[in-house]
Amino acid sequence: MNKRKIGILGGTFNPPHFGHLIMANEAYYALGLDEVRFMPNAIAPHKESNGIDTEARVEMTRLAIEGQAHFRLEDIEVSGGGVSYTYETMVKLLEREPDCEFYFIIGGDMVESLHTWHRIGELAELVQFVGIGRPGYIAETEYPVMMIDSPEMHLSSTMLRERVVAGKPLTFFVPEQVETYIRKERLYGPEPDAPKSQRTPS
Ligand SMILES: Nc1ncnc2c1ncn2[C@@H]1O[C@H](COP(=O)(O)OP(=O)(O)OP(=O)(O)O)[C@@H](O)[C@H]1O
Ligand SMILES: O=C(O)c1ccc[n+]([C@@H]2O[C@H](COP(=O)([O-])O)[C@@H](O)[C@H]2O)c1
Repeated sequence: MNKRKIGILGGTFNPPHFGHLIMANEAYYALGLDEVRFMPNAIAPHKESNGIDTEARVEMTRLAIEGQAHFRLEDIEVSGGGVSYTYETMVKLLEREPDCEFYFIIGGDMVESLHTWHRIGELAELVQFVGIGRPGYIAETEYPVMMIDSPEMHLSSTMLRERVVAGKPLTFFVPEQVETYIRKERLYGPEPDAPKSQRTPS
């Protein structure tokens, strides 16, 4: 029997943005995957937390993929808690779903960092890494990565958090429902200035 082909896009998703959705979709079509799961981590192995709680990141991820039948939320890391080492997660997923083969989707920055990942030699035997180029990274590694030909996107969660701090809109950078949630919960900073057409003359 053919195994189901499952893409996994692991991330901190603080917040999720169109770069994430585009890379997942590019991998889905290029590799003929059955689905792509967006998998928020609990504690990121190599990243400073900036105080946004896990619940908010999970909710934003859920909202970002809402209505896309080929995308799902994978909550295995957030429900387990602790530092989310991909090797440990993939061992659990393969035990739970032995009828699946997993394609772990990463950006060029992560491709370059693979040699620092926990038990990377063993992890590379468990999953097929799929790489998407990212501006500023050459995306080279000694580990097997299938690179996908996709337009590079100059977009990051860091840039979006900075835009909120600077009072700029997130329109066309994140799905509308994600921006609505960020504004409602007042994540990252203040509301943007009102558009010029809505300002009252002083
Ligand atoms: N613009 C992009 N191009 C290619 N890959 C990306 C892009 N944005 C994110 N990724 C990849 O998506 C995955 C999850 O990324 P993450 O949630 O950390 O977002 P990020 O934009 O890199 O966040 P931050 O700016 O906070 O570091 C990682 O593998 C990352 O390399
Ligand atoms: O297992 C590791 O050592 C490891 C090191 C760095 C990143 N990862 C995973 O790679 C994914 C993207 O990481 P990040 O930091 O960009 O959110 C996410 O699922 C992380 O848990 C995993």
